[in-house]
Amino acid sequence: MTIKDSIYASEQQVKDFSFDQNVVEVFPDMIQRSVPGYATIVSTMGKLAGEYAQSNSNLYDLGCSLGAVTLSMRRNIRTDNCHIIAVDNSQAMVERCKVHLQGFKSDVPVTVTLGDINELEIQNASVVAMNFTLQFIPHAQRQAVLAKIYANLKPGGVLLLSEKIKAENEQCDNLLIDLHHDFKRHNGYSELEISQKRTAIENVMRPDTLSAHFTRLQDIGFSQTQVWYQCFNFCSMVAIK
Ligand SMILES: Nc1ncnc2c1ncn2[C@@H]1O[C@H](C[S@+](CC[C@H]([NH3+])C(=O)[O-])CC(=O)[O-])[C@@H](O)[C@H]1O
Ligand SMILES: O=C(O)C(=O)Cc1ccccc1
Repeated sequence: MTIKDSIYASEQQVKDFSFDQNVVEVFPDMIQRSVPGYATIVSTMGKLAGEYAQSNSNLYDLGCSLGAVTLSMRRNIRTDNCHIIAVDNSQAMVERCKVHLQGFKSDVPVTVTLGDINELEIQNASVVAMNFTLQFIPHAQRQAVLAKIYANLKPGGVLLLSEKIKAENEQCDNLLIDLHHDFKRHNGYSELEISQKRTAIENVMRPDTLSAHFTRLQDIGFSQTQVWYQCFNFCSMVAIK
């Protein structure tokens, strides 16, 4: 049973957004009603993981929340001896993720770990998924996180990166923001909910432009970078080593 997200329904002194127990309880509903194309993105990331998973390698789901991408990758793996490592720095998320994954059977081993991506050791990776996670990592640390991923990806390995993006200029950015807010309205969020959530995330979730993403990925050394999904200011990319 999914519980409806009503976290910002009543007028409140808005605090910085955090992935606490209250968010965990409503997260499937929140993300589904807030991110255009979320279900398509998750299922396609699983398909891509199936294409790029190499035998005897690790697949990472960084910022796994309740494990949606882990489950989708696991459903699509056809190669031998793959191990999925799902990581999140929210204890509430990790605990619920473990319970959630127990509800599904598979031969592919999964380790769910509480930890900060900044400190995580990445080893022998063929696929690294970051589905709307990099945007929560402070700007100053993004280059180092992505360089660490690149360094520990096998040749031919991929980074699957989804992000909320900022448009290249203010006029276009406002256009994308308006379209996204319309999407949220259409999904039942009130003006108060939209505005209070916007305030809650503005100090903790900082989007980059698509050109900033591509420049950084190319500077790090990724040989191919490609957008495969965009709706409004939500975008999914693949970067190949
Ligand atoms: N430094 C960090 N280290 C580890 N985890 C982090 C860090 N910073 C944030 N997180 C975690 O990244 C996740 C981002 S949500 C991902 C959705 C999921 N991928 C999904 O496909 O359902 C995106 C969203 O809600 O917009 C949260 O669970 C944070 O605790
Ligand atoms: O809700 C929003 O406005 C978003 O940008 C997406 C989102 C989804 C879940 C947690 C934080 C942000």
